[in-house]
Amino acid sequence: MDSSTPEDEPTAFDPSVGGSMADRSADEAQRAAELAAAVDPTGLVQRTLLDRVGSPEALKSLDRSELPALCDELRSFLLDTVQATGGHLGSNLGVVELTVALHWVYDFGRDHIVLDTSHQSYPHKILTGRKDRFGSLRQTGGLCGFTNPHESPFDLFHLGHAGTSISLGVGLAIASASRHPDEDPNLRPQAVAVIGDASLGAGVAFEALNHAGARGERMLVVLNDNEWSIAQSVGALARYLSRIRTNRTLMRARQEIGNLIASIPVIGDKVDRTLDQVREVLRHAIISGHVFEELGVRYVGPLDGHDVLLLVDQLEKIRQLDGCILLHTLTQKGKGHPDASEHPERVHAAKPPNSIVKPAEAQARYTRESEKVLATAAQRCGTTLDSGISYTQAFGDAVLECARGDLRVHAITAGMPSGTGLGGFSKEFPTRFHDVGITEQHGIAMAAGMAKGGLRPIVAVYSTFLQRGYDQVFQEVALQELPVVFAMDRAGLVGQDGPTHNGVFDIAFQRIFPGFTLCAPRDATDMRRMLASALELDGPVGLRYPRGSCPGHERITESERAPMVPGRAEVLLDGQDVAVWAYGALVSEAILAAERLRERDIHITVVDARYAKPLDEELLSKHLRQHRTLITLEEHQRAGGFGSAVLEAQSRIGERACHVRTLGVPDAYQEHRTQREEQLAHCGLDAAGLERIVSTALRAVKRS
Ligand SMILES: Cc1ncc(C[n+]2csc(CCOP(=O)(O)OP(=O)(O)O)c2C)c(N)n1
Ligand SMILES: CC(=O)[C@@H](O)[C@H](O)COP(=O)(O)O
Ligand SMILES: [Mg+2]
Repeated sequence: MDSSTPEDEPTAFDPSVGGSMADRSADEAQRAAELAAAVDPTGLVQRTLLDRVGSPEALKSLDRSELPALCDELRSFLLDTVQATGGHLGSNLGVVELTVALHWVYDFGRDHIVLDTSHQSYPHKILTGRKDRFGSLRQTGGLCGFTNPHESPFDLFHLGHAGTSISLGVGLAIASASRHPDEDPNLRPQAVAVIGDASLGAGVAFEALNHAGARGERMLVVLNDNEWSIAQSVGALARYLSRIRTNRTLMRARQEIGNLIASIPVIGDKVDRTLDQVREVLRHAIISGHVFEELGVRYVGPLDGHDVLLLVDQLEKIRQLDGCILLHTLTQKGKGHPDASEHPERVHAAKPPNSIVKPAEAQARYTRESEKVLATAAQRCGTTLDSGISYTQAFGDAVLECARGDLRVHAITAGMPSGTGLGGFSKEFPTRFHDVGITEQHGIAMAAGMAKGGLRPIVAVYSTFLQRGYDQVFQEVALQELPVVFAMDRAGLVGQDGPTHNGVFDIAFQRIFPGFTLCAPRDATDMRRMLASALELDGPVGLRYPRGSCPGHERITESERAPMVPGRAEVLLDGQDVAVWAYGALVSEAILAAERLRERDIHITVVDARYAKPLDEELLSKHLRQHRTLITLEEHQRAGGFGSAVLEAQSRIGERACHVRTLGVPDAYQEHRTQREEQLAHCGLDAAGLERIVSTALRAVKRS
């Protein structure tokens, strides 16, 4: 039988699910409704104003004096719900007043709001009719943790990567001017971008300001400055904003003069033109230091971002102004949470308590895997399938070990020191640790410079955010054949964050560069060996591992394992019926499937492929000869991934009698689900899915 392409693969998942909220099954909708109802089962919490505000129109029907009380209710609602569901609590607690004020002054049925990254969109969701579903936030079938047009017309974009809101806003402003050429500019739909202090440091945000300032299109950029990224904001921009904040006297003077300036009409008769000149002179005398002003973006602020009435007041004035305005608001990340002052990083994202979010489906899956099956599988294959340390921690430990033995090893993160497991490294090697802020492009190009200079840089980055620096991966690193290691965390499905954060494209986009080595460890021991071996290579390396735990209690000792050599796979089980070549963390699922199949007297070969590039073509060729079916398994988009590499190799090698089936993420964006394991099961990438495919393949072989 000829090799199949990924497209004609029989699928164990439901291909209709993947992008649209409308496509959800009735079961999922039911679960979401139950979760939503679980938020306040007693119905005791009285939030009389919030209960009345089911839409932006309803908000506008409140009396202005009621807005502070509404904000209090909104904040207490967030504290109750998000601590139960998990989610970006700190960022949202900080933008309560800002969001209420924006919805009060603007009409986002007509005006356009873009929330940068959109992890701070919860108050916006609540004010736009989604309060009653809030208990389902980030759960399977429930509300998305980011803005999502499938969810509401008030969400213009599905975003999760930082820094692009101003560009999107400029585009919307251009569209508005172009589509309403004869309308009074005050009445045209207006664009508002809300961006955090750390996201403003992203290169793309500066590109947008550069353009917006020159064009002078009417739009508002709200800078929500809480001094924190996930960790503390870093860089010269953070220092600059801090100087503005701390110089309170100058701040007050600037604010008063700024108000005065804003109250002067801009264009008009002779008197107004004179005032215009006065205004410009004052502006330059008082606030000429502002980077934004120099770029042609009018700066207003800084304002207390928790004074909702002040914000409303200022926004009403700003709405009448021409040009690109930047409103600088000062807020506290996590405001209202007891940890906000001491530990803002802890409040960035609340972890859901297991009891509430463990979905029935995932629980069922875990109870199905009896301890006995796990233990015997483990014995045979040298590893147990219970949870060990996270892959992130395994990387954090491995990088420390490598750095202790080699002074040339430096670690780079783009604003994610703890998420990428570099906490220990930053403490032990502060001078060899570089948090460049949310600037992946810069971080990667800088790594290229460091490698050229004789260092061994490791860029620790979430797979999805590496995409931001793709051209630097190509030109500055790959084309120069430089030894930069990309340690790609969250490479695979990520559960609650969903499509913006699923890291399922990296094999495809790195595999095509000549000279790249691609590898994925199956467990913590191989993480250590693989990283050490990657640092020995002369070219770029992409090392990928998912959000999740390594298998616990490894039983194959290091000395018993096959050497870690690029292009060498490791055979874990020998069988005759079907060969499974698994890549990275999914090796565990292949082992578990093998064990279950063995109980049915079906014996499969399991290979830990280790390297997607170079592939072990010698072993592959042998297995293609020896098996009727060879299945590849990876936590990556099926198109272009490890399986595609195997198919391409088969077309070079020949051995076409073997039917190659590629299992990976189907050609659809995978929605958020409560657990990564649910997403794996949905895509047919768990042991049960593999077992099904093996059985189908064997039936097909028998028929042929
Ligand atoms: C391109 C990119 N890199 C990294 C991240 C991870 N990330 C998400 S939120 C965040 C911090 C954002 O800080 P800020 O913009 O100040 O917003 P805040 O959470 O403080 O409101 C980071 C680094 C991302 N979303 N996008
Ligand atoms: C908004 C954002 O990009 C991060 O906060 C992300 O949600 C972190 O997810 P992890 O929990 O996988 O670190
Ligand atoms: Mg911030």
